[in-house]
Amino acid sequence: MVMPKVASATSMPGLLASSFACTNVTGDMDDLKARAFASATATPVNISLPPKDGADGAPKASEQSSINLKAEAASNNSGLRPRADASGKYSAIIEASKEILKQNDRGGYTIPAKGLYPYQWNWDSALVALGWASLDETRAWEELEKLLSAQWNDGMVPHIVFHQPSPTYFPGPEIWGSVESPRGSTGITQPPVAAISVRRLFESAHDKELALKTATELFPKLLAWHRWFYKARDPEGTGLVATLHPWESGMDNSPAWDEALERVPVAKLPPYERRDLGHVNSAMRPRKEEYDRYLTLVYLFRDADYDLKKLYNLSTFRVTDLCTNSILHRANLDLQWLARQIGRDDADQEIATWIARTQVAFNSLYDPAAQIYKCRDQLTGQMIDASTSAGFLPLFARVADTAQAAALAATLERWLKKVRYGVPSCDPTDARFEPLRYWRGPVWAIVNWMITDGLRAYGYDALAETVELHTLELVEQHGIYEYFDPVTGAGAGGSYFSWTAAMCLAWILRP
Ligand SMILES: O=C(O)[C@@H](CO)O[C@H]1O[C@H](CO)[C@@H](O)[C@H](O)[C@@H]1O
Repeated sequence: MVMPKVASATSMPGLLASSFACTNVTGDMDDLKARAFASATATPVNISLPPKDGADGAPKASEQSSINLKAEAASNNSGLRPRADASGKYSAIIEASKEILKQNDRGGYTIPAKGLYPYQWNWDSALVALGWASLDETRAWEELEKLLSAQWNDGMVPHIVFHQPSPTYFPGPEIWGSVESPRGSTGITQPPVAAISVRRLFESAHDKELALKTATELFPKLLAWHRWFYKARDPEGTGLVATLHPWESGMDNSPAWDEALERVPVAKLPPYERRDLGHVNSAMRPRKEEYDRYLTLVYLFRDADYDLKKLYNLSTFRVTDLCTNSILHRANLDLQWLARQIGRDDADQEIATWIARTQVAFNSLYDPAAQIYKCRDQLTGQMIDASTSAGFLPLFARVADTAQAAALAATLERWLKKVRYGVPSCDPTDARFEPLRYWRGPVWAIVNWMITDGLRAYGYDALAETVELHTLELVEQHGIYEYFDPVTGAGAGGSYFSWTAAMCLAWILRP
């Protein structure tokens, strides 16, 4: 096996180098502390329901609508066919997942997790809608309507919508200083999952009238958002859009961003206090050096009034992200499908042009030697030397040809032999792999859901089944966490996590 080039402490100067380069192989102090923390906090074998009373901004038990979970698990009002639950094998997961969505419901939108993430996040909401579909179709549509109601005039749909104030998250509305959305929002976006969810809800809808009405209303907003991507992030018409902030990628501290982020010169920042570290062990979160740069970019964009042309030209971080581009391409396929269902033939041709261009452009991101797709740094023009779980997402996008798909399946099989649970977010043989640190190693249910969808589309059903069963086992054994250690299975990050719950429902109750 060819070892990828590693960002070692000696190849990166100064303090930053030592903080970006990790030493999971020997196990540094951070890593050991995090493992001890994870095993102390992991929920033991029986999956638990979230506590109903909550500090943390959670609604009081008395404010919750009365819930008869057993009855709901039995009468599935969306009509989705229970997949493997005839034996009741997954009834505890179903029950807990539904309860999590209800407890994280803030009225038309779902927060990802109490305390840690108290607002509406973009791709979280789009994926969570798929979970809501198994409880309440109307509520599933509302999730998407609420997200798209925050759309900016230029078409962008922001990465966070600040519906109500919260002291538990930083940086909040006062730092972003954007007034475009009625309730305030960030000034960047996230991977555009929404059109994919609209198609799925539309296809599985029982209430066809509601589905047609809502999809027809949402369609122009989705089209405007996709147009924004090409105007704002691909002004040269390459077929691949740029990502200007690691938060836009959704895979915030991916090793793929290390070198590009290291080149962002840190501004003189006002003093700040990270609230995430009050909720989660610091060894499971991005490092300070990364946060300083995240904030530097936020202030840079704010000072440019979030003007889309200025941002593209002045951002000191600009990459071609596989996750965003795979999701955008898949979303275009689904948007085109929707255009045909609702009689928007006028949009069909425009979307077809995007699809054709991207289909070809994706080949420039395939690394035949590594047998995986890679991101590109747009400021250096170089392919980024990091194999991450995003490298499998071209399967979800359907842009891989059959030989590329076979190579990806083989790569995935090699990765699975190195860890107990797949899919790790970074190649487990890479020295940058850290099994508990957020997007640098842990398993994420949402990524697994997209990878399994892609594997099945290319006929790798058995491999898809393995990844799906790994995820359900993780949840069953450890709880519905934000992410999981691929080596030990320990749950990490936030607990009672909405999109993990939603993916379980989407898998177990899939139509
Ligand atoms: O760490 C954070 O504060 C936020 C910033 O957007 O990102 C994480 O959390 C968000 C909420 O779950 C996700 O959408 C992102 O992909 C990421 O996992």
